[in-house]
Amino acid sequence: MRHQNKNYKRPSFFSQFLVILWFRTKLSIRDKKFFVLGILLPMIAIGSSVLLSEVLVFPPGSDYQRSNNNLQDNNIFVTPYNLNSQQNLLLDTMKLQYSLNYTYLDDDTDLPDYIQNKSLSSLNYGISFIGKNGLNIYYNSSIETIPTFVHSFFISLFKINGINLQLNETITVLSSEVTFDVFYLLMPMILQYGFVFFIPYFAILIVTDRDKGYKNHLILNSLRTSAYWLSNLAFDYIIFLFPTIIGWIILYSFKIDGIYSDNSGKSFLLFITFGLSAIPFGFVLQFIFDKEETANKWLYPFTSIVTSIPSALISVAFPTSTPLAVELLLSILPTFSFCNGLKALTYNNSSTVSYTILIQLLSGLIYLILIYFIDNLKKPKKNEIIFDEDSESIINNQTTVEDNDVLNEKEKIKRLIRDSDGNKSNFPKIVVDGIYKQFIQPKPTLEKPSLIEKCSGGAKVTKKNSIIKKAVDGIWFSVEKNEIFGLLGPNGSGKSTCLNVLTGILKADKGDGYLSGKSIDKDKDVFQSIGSCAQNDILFENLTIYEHLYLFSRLKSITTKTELEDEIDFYINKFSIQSFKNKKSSDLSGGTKRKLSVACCLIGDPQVVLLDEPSTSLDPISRNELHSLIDELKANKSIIMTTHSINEINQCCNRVAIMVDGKIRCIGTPNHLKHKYGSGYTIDIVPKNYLNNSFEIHNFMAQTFPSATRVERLGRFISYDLPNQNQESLATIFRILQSNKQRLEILDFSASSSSLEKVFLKFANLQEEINKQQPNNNSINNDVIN
Ligand SMILES: Nc1ncnc2c1ncn2[C@@H]1O[C@H](COP(=O)(O)OP(=O)(O)OP(=O)(O)O)[C@@H](O)[C@H]1O
Repeated sequence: MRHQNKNYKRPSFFSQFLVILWFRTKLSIRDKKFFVLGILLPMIAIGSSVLLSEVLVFPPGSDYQRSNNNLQDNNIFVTPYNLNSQQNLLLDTMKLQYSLNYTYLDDDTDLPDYIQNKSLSSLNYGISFIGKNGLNIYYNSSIETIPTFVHSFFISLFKINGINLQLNETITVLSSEVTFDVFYLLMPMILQYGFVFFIPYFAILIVTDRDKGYKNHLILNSLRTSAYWLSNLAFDYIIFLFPTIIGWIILYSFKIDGIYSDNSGKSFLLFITFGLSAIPFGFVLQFIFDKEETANKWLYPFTSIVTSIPSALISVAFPTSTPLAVELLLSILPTFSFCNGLKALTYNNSSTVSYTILIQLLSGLIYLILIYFIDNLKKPKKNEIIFDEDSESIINNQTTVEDNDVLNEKEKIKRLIRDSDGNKSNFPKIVVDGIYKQFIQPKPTLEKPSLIEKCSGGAKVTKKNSIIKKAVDGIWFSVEKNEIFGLLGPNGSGKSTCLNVLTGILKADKGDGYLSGKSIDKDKDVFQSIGSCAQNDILFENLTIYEHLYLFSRLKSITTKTELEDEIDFYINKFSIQSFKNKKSSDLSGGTKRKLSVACCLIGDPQVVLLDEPSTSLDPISRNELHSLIDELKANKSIIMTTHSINEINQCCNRVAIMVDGKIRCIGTPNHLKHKYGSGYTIDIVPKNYLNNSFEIHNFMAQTFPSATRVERLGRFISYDLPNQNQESLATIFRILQSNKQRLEILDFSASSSSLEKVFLKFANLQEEINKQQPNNNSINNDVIN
């Protein structure tokens, strides 16, 4: 049983925040990619670090005295033997660029001995100048690739500085007595790579929300924008914390240098603050993309390159300390600062770790502010509307005189706005005040697209090759409480555009709409008690029917647990979808998806309901279920329903407007329209013998009703349209036909007023006429360019 007369209220920010956390968790735990990128990869990185620490760090010898060593980690050892000006220049340059310290040795031969015997804990390399231009390089390494790499580095360094030195020899000094630094170079990079891919993963979720219309749909169904962003950020951060904290504990337990040290507190902070800058960073990056597909293709490599390559290069260029300016510039990249912090940890550089943590927090804050501004910039835009009759725009050159009812409705709305004096509390629930919306469409052309155009996805739309499509061309109407307003019109007449403006998906170029007295254009919390069902089902593939209804009910209304369960059951029973209750929406048929979309829209008892072709893909029984449900729920609601079905209008709507070419051509109750525009009757006559009697019947009809025209219809009966110019009543027509029934050998006959269908067809023909006058317009009607 559904609870009646509930006093629904929009849930608090916190309550909506929690619902979105619940919703994201549901979606993520069903997503394999999430496990790989969000959990597996970080764990692999942590595991590899532990493993490498065992393999790569050689235990210090007995005389290892790092702390007593008066030589700094970034020392370079130079034999002053025969130093010439070029060699001095090289040393000075390296000193300046790479902040290297030098220890001058007395003799060339001292260097290997120095390395071997002095047991320097973190000796990197030494150079000795021999002869005039010769040079030997010494490495304290046991891995071949590293000396080769440093070797190339030196050569490029000489070249950059224009120094012509001859590299004589590369000598690798193997020492089991010193700690080997490769691990400290690799560990930050490995960890960084392990944690970098959750950034694009979370960011792409936001692009998907935008691309598939999820975000808009949730906001339209009462979700606050702030709750959307904050809950997403919080969810991503909580998810990030799991592998991060577990990872840190593992590193700490294995006593990994840097993590297990005097700075372990700071190392923990470094890990957990990384997410605070990386997640908002990803959220900023995602604004570059509008399509999920493109984001999926580019965001992973892009994030990886943008964040990791600088760190890798810097690690090689400045193995122990990076110049401040470079560091500050690149620290805006979260993975760079994270990597930098890790490096500082391994070198026991406490102050750098502290300042990296601070940078992570600050950059996170900067990214949050950027998200706020970019999100506002990304909102749909107003275009300058074009009224210029001589322009390239498609002009509706039908000189139609506006219908009286349409004019009256327009005047009513104008008066309402004028008299409201800013107070809109007594407005009808839905008011449409002169909305215009135009689109720029490419002009149809027979020319084949050039290769460049093919590659770039089409010709650039310029003033010359474009036309203006007036999708909605100034409409006024209102919908009262308890009213179902049908918006009828042929394809492309502007119904969906009108609803898209009312739901904030599009911004009106001119005019405004009011929902429960709040302006769509100006009021931020306009979508407070709205239920919206778009033309295409907006459903989350990995959520079940039950979860969808739970989500939308919790977003729109405050209910107790029992009320919530009752309400979900109510919709599930009404639409006879009990057996699919726990099925994911991706596994549902088209009709069931549609039912779910409508149920999500109606649940939570919204005051304003916008239904865009709700009965599409429903079978006749389901349609009837839908119509009776709408009828049952309409109390206290104002509903707009767009449809192509005349039946639907007849069964559900109190009032109807027919749109043609962006304008409302007639408005009123279905009966009023039938009466006003359905000028005449339809007469169907079934002769006893079609071949023998039809000639005589036709003669009779031509004499009795000269204005009647015969219409071709399928079946063995003769049909006539009879315009109502002579004001004959239906009763008169019946009487005449009845009195001649026997003589004309008529088996049966019927006469009825023209239906709403005829009224609709009349207007649909008008749209066709207009389309014919707009060359090739039909073919581009649905080619959306933005
Ligand atoms: N984003 C867009 N860009 C360009 N043209 C558009 C865009 N959206 C709609 N149009 C054009 O505006 C006109 C009205 O479209 P709209 O979808 O509102 O019509 P409709 O009455 O809802 O049609 P249907 O019954 O087929 O859904 C059409 O000519 C359509 O091609």
